[in-house]
Amino acid sequence: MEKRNRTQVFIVDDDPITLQLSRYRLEKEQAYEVTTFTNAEDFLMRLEDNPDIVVLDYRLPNTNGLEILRKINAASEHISCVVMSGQESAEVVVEAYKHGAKNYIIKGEQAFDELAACLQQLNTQYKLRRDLDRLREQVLDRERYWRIVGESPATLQVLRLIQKVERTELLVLITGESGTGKELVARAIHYNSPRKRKPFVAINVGAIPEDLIENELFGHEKGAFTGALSRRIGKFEEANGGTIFLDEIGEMDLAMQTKLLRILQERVVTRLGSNKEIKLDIRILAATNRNLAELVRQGKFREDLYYRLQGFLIHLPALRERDNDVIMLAKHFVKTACEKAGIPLKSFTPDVVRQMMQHPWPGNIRELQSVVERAVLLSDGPKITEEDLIFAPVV
Ligand SMILES: Nc1ncnc2c1ncn2[C@@H]1O[C@H](COP(=O)(O)OP(=O)(O)OP(=O)(O)O)[C@@H](O)[C@H]1O
Repeated sequence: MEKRNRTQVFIVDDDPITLQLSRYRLEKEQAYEVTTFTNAEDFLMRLEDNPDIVVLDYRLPNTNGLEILRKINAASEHISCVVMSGQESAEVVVEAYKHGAKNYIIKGEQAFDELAACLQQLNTQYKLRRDLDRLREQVLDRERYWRIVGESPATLQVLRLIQKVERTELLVLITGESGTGKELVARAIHYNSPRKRKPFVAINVGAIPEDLIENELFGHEKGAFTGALSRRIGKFEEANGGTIFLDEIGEMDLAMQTKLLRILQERVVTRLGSNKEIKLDIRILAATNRNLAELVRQGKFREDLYYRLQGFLIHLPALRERDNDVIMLAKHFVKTACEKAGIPLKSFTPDVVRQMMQHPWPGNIRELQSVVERAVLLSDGPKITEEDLIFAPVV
């Protein structure tokens, strides 16, 4: 059995024989990882290792069981304590239970078997709790991602990845063809993260001319260049405390990639015309529809930046790989288009549904959205028919 699967048990007793016998009895079960301590000081130093169970002698030099129970409770509510002692006064037993002891075992011939039975019971509870935690992690809280429409296995897998990474500070690289919802996913990560009340700043680095990009990202001081009439903060500073989303990162030129790498490593930014470094507390998300590995091979993308961006990958499947999501999304876009136009809800004829399922959707969800919006406008009656469905010629 692997160590991490075993229940961690700490035993504290000033009597080495009791420690040895307890350890011997418990290790027979192979379910426990046992650590022993002969004094309270050494034990308390290791309390932050978060054992699952502590077996405690009531009478210890310089302290007593109640004192230690208090300290354990203050450190964590998840540690179970079992008191094992020769002390038999009813008052002491009651006090121990009041301080959260799960059991009180009186030292004697039967004590080690009693201890084993008691721990077995606690261990079953732990296993159940661990299984429950694991299940909770796997269950998808679908409501939190209500903007992302779709129920196909491919979409649910993406949502599971978002759920795994949203609370971390990891750099996430979102890949996928154009129009697959990369920005939507970046927003879902930010708005479900602890940074949700801070800014989300999206910037399409591929759409900004090379000579303007530094100014756009880093900002400038007054007089930094001709025409810099006042100070302007850049996107990185604007996103400080929150999240920056660097879209089309594969389009960034090499000089800018070097600067970005420095920001990723040092978390500081300098405005143009200034030598003062500004500290950044920022989460970085990036996206691309290009094959970055191929760009590295062609010498167009820095290899070190490429590896830096591999922190956590989320690949968005093309719409044609999302089964029935096509129709779900189409209905969603019909509904929003009709609401926007203030007209009664329209629906598709069966032929339209068939055609939509057969179309390869090279422009993905963006293409579907515009085809549906146009069809809503073109259709005269309550039904959207084949004549209303106009696909853009495939490029
Ligand atoms: N699963 C989805 N549910 C609802 N709307 C979606 C979904 N995926 C994408 N969209 C919508 O489709 C459009 C395109 O999405 P988005 O801009 O996020 O794609 P992208 O992959 O970032 O595109 P590009 O590669 O061109 O930057 C947006 O209007 C977005 O709201």
